[in-house]
Amino acid sequence: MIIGTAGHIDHGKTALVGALTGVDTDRLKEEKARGISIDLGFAYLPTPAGTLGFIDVPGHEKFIHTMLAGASGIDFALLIVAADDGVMPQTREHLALLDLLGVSRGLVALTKADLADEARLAEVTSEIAALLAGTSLRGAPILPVSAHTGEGVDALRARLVEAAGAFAARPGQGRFRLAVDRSFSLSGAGTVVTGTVLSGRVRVGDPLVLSPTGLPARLRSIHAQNHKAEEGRAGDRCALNLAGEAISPDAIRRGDMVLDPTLDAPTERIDATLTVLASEPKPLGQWFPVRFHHGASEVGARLVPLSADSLAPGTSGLVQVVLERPIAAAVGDRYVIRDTSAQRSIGGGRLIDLRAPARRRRTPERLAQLDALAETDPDTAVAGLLAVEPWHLDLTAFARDRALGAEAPAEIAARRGLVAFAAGGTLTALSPQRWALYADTALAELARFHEANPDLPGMGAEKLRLALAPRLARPVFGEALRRLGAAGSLVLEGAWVRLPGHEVRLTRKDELLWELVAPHLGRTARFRPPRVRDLAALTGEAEGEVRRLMKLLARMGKVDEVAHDHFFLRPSLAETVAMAMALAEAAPGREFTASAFRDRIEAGDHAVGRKVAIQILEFLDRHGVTLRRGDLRRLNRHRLDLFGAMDDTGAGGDSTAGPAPGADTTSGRALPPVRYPDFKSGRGREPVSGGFDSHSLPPSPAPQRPNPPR
Ligand SMILES: Nc1nc2c(ncn2[C@@H]2O[C@H](COP(=O)(O)OP(=O)(O)OP(=O)(O)O)[C@@H](O)[C@H]2O)c(=O)[nH]1
Repeated sequence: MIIGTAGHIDHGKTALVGALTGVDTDRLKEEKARGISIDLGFAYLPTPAGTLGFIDVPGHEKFIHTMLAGASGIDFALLIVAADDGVMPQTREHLALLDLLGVSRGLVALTKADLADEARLAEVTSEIAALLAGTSLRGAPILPVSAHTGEGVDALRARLVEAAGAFAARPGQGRFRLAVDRSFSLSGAGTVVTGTVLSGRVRVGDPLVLSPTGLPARLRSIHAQNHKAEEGRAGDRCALNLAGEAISPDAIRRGDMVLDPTLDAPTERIDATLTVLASEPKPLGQWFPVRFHHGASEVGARLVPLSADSLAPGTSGLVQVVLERPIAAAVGDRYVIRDTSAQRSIGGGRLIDLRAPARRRRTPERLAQLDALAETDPDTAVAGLLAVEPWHLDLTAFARDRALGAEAPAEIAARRGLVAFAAGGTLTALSPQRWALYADTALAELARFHEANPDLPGMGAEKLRLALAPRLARPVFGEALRRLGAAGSLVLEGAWVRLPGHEVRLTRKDELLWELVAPHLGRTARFRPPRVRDLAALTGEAEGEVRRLMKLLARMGKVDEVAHDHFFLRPSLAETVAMAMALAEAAPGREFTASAFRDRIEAGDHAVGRKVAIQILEFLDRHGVTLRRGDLRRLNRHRLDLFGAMDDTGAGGDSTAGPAPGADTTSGRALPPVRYPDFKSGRGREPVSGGFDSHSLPPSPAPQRPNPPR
């Protein structure tokens, strides 16, 4: 248990710690010369209930910041009031600060009891009891002691040991944090920092980070409660011997934190609860300047009252704290604010959101979030946050900002039965109700899209993401789609999404146009079909319309754009592949020339011509069906089923990316990037142009394999 003194200057704090422990905590020459404490003093007292650690703070009004640095790491307050003086200004101020810091365990030592008679002792005792009444230390015992005569010291020590026995150590779970109150160099050891372990535990050899500076460090050795130790845990006062390239006493200052490296996420904009002391002369308005004390650090800041335009003395509310420089903090940490000239304490409270927004910080939605964030129990806070906008939560960041254990995100999700997605290094959660609504909306959105665009194979995943609320981050949305895909609710094709029942069909108008065009592509013209311009002339339709229709049919897998504006019916193309296979089968090295290919086609009485024959071959080359070496080509046996069994999983691609470069966009909408397995690397690659549609292919026209697979 860490005990911190508090009280007015010269009331006998240092003398009492000396009487209790035998240690003179005024180490500095100046402290000795002036007879006052300037810096924090430390003493340890081994007892049957464990070692008691004492932090002796200065009482002088000029050193309140030092008092705060000491008091932020204590479990138990020893408020000291001299019986002769009674309650004095820093008695009140220190007590108010202990109250703001949430220190609720403690007792009062009525010191210099040798200088007061019974009546005086009784008078001061009732004065103190009245003062305690409105604070977190209400009802604390008040014990008369004298450091000079030793009166009451044993009784006081016994009360402290008793309190330590009843004290439940801070929970050891959570990630490691230590607030640095001193850093110095020790000959033979190097850099040593001391402070109270706020959460978690640390072992020799552990990697650590100094925050907010971000300096990495390794832990060489530990002293806990003044003894060499292998481990330091929450509630211990530790001296850590740190090693690291950039680590030196000068690189670390009072107020820095030593952290588990995963916790290093400094912040300079924090939303917090704030209680304004009744002693404050005026309400706190917008952008009110203050000194912000947190842990052992002190930094300039501005306040933005959130729950109202200003906060009156003696009231509580929510504020945004905008800091002059980033600090390392955790949700739930206490803080105190003082005026800019360090004359008076103004108030204090609890940090509730370390990632506070600069804009829209006072909207009703934000205030609802803040209500949930103000909950101290993590599970309750998560449940509250998921019930308000934006309806989803990054549990990983949530747990980090509360210094919860690394397993906390998954555990919270499991305990609350949340729907959670691991993506982009974080676990994002929604309530089951919200997820059900989200999924329903996504499917309804797809149905609407298919209805409006029957000729499109699916909706762009990104477009769907943007149409839905909450707007999930891309990687999270990708996972959400995969989950819906796995459940069979929808089908994912690369960056495209459709309902399982959806089949591309032409609009009525296009069907009529196709009825006019189709006859010109088949039968004897099938290996040398008219180009778009000729089709337009033949049918009397506008060239642009015909081109649009042909591109659309290409996406549906009914035709293939073998060369620019030159579309073949899919079965015709399949026939040419069959011919090529027959040629290869007959050829000695299974290789054939372009002219042999042309002759093979023309043998069927189709005047195709060398140019078109080569265009067909080049088209097949591009899709990896044929492999060219000089004048010769052979067939790629891995690609012969291209017409029937293409990779439609989008493997190797980011399913939420936009349409692939080179994808056809003539229709004004992006095209599905059909991915063909790359026969060299086995990874997907983009088609060179137009090409096949992956899900609306007719049954495979691919001919027999020329060779049995090896
Ligand atoms: N008579 C009497 N004098 C005491 C007692 N305790 C402390 N003093 C005297 O009071 C003076 C101040 O004592 P400190 O212990 O330095 O007071 P402090 O509260 O630590 O002072 P700061 O840390 O500077 O705020 C010293 O001269 C002590 O000798 C006591 O029990 N009886």
